[in-house]
Amino acid sequence: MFSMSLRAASISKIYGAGLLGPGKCIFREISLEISPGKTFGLMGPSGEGKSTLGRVVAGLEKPTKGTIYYKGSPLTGMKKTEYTAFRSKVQIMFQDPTDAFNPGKKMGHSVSEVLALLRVPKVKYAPKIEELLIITGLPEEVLSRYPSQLSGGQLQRLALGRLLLLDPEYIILDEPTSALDVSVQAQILHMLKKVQAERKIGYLLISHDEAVIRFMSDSYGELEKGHLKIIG
Ligand SMILES: Nc1ncnc2c1ncn2[C@@H]1O[C@H](COP(=O)(O)OP(=O)(O)OP(=O)(O)O)[C@@H](O)[C@H]1O
Repeated sequence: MFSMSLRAASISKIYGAGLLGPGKCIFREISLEISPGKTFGLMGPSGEGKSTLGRVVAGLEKPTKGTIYYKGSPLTGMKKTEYTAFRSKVQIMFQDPTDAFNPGKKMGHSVSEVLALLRVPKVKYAPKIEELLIITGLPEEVLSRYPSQLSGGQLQRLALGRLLLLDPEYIILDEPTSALDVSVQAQILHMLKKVQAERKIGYLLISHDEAVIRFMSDSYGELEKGHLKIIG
């Protein structure tokens, strides 16, 4: 059957294996599946390898063993064009939104940059930007500000809005609200849920906060001592 999911099959990650020794095993034989419109929550203590697992699922790092499948095709066997499509459809959103933007450029520039990258004709910039402002619930004036002139919550909204211009099918959310105040955290989580319901995006949500994981996830597990224990 044709699969639409993003799936990790028995993946392991070992850093530094070679002539000098067996290396450091971060996680072993992990399998998980993210389906369109659903959230898989990944929790676990600091340093257990959650971000590493997220990067491997997103194709930014190769697993030492095992395979990532995107819509049924293994990443390793993909042609260059297929892999390029995978890389644009599977995105990562990071914890600190200040890292997502060039501090020396106004937000409007950072948004237009993505549109240029996507080869959107200039006449279509205005409707795309308007759509982004509606999704993020931000006023147009934010576009004429520098990142340092916006709050963490506004920046994270814009980071998500800009990422949505790429029309992703899956987003790895790596502690997306950990750097924010509790009240702002809730706003971002609700925005993520709304966007998911509208666009059927699959999320891999990484968080050390069980309440966040429970609120957001359809199923979830904990990474501990290199193994994934499915909890709910
Ligand atoms: N490129 C690398 N080379 C060697 N070790 C690495 C590399 N990247 C990460 N690690 C190690 O892998 C382990 C897991 O790191 P990772 O950032 O994935 O954990 P985490 O669970 O996301 O932690 P946190 O919640 O603190 O962000 C850490 O011990 C880290 O030092």
